[in-house]
Amino acid sequence: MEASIPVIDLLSPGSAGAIADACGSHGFFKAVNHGMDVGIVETLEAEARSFFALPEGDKLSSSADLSKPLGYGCRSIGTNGDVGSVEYLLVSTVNSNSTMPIALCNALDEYMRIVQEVAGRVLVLMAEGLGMKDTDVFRGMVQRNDSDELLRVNHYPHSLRLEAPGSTGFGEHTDPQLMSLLRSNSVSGLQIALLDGTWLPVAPDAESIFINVGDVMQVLTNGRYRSVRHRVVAQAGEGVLSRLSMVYFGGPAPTEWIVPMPNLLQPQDTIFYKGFWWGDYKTAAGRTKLAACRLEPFLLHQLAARETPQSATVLLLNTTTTPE
Ligand SMILES: O=C(O)CCC(=O)C(=O)O
Ligand SMILES: [Fe+2]
Repeated sequence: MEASIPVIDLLSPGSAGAIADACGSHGFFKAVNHGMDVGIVETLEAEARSFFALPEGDKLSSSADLSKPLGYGCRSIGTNGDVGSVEYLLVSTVNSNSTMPIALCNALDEYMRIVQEVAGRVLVLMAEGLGMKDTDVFRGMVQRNDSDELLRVNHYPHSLRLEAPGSTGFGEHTDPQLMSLLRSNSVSGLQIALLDGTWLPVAPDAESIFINVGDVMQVLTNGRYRSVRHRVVAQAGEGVLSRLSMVYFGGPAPTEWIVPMPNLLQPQDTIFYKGFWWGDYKTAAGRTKLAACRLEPFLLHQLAARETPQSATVLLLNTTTTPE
């Protein structure tokens, strides 16, 4: 396999096919010509930086009205002992009623608005690339009134460095939703796992966005799109600017039944996953370690590697922790 990140021009005529290829081979790609407003992105970056510069107590108290797991967090990722040299702010769609600084709330809401638009376009292209008649099916799932869309701003300051260079910024994991859209500043650290298990560093590019396939998309497509394992390795050096990333997670409504989509299956196809409600999956995911292979309990067939789709092969290779 190509040991480089696929780059896709969202405005090119062949973008749907290229996206389908990238989602099958890497579960990840870089998108250019995405059309996101640079001013809105930079405003959120500046507001987030000011927020993260506040004393710890202020950060905690100004997001205390956002009930857990939303709000500000530091070092701990989830509730199961995972730690990283990261602090973050996790919010859902409308933040204007929060006690967070008003300029930050506005910046988050504005960013959410533009990121939803481009995520919607990418989800349509993901469906088109699979040859689906209803190209709105994935976008429809994440853009219902009760859908589970989240925004997470991650900051990796030197002051939180846990150990020497090479230490964990954000431990390896897959994102549970359909897809994630990531924008970072120009500081490196993100890595993705290839099918053979090797880690490929992703060169940062503040002008582009990066798309991750998540667990739900892997199930809906019966493994044709693979949920990519990724992590952030902390950077060395005091003089270096700290990494700041903003990640949009496109999740469905809690009541959405997630199962391989019948119109993507041929009669002779093996069905690899049994179904689950998104709400249950999300709750279960919250109870596992970050690196857990959360889809494993839903795998129907553990076939020989040769017969296994790429996604399931990776799943089996990467099963390091048993979900609770
Ligand atoms: O900060 C990054 O680059 C990645 C963060 C991430 O994977 C996440 O928030 O799920
Ligand atoms: Fe992630």
